Amino acid sequence: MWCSRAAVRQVALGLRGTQRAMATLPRVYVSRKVPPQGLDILRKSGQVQIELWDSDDPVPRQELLKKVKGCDGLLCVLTEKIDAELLDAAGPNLKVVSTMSVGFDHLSLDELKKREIRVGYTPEVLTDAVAELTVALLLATSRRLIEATHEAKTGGWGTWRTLWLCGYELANSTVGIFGLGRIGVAIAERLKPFKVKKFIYTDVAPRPELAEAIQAEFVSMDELARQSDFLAVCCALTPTTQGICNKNLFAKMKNTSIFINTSRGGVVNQEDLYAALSSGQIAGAGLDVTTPEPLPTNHPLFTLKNCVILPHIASASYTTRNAMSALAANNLLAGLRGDPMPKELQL
Ligand SMILES: O=C(O)[C@H](O)CO
Repeated sequence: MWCSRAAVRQVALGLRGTQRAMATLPRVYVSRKVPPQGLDILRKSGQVQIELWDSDDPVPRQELLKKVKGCDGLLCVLTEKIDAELLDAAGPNLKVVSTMSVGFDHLSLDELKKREIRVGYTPEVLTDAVAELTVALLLATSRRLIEATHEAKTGGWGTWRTLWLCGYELANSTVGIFGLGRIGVAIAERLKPFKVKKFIYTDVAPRPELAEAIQAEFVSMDELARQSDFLAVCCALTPTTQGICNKNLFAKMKNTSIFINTSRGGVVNQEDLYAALSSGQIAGAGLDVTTPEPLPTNHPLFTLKNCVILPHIASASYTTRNAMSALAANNLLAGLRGDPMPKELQL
């Protein structure tokens, strides 16, 4: 096709203009290949220049420190520590950190607050997926499903035996929730049809508006340990909850009780848990989270038949992970525009 010189010049000028406009857009670093919904939102917004760590594996720390330099926004996941070192490396342009997670124990909130950096996170969109997985883990642990499939596959299935692979049932049980929030309520709602007799919970203070929906009774931590047939940990990891599930708690639990953790590994003292499980002080544990992650394959907890360990998959459904990435992207864009974020953490 023939074009006049004038037309070519016009196109070139237009392109240069677009490049100049692009160069003035806020720069954001996305520290992981997040699910497509979130990336599409960022790309189609025309509001930001994106640099992406295009991998399923975490960005190496040194690379992250280099890449955040001068950025206006950062979209991260829970494996990145957002601390003073990182914020110093980013420098004064950084206005928004958006994490694709409901948990925020990887963020130094004091440092973010000091620098007036706004923080987005992703509550609510993962409640259903996490509650569903918690119920699955509870049943897998209490009814010994992993042991049972192993036996079936490896020749342990001799004949039908009266007490072989017996576990504990939810009917007529007391379920305790440690840390009652949206996820705890959603777990209880799903467990109710299993004919649970009673829900109890503990938290820093009673939460009547949430407890009412599931008719849960507020009790002390000691009572929670003593009464629960199933104890589900749903609290955030904070300096107060760090290591709170320890030998004192396990010693008060019944030897028929099942302990479930889908919050953060840091709330559990794993040595104490190992001792409680191996001595029969409690009947079983189902963990979706551990310290560290991944838990080394030679960790003693992996040797126990009464401990079911999952690799932090509570929110891992396609729908939920896409919704989390979309919310993280929208939080980031809103924060950069100076608008209210859909879900902002109050610092
Ligand atoms: O904090 C979170 O979002 C979960 O642990 C991972 O989905």
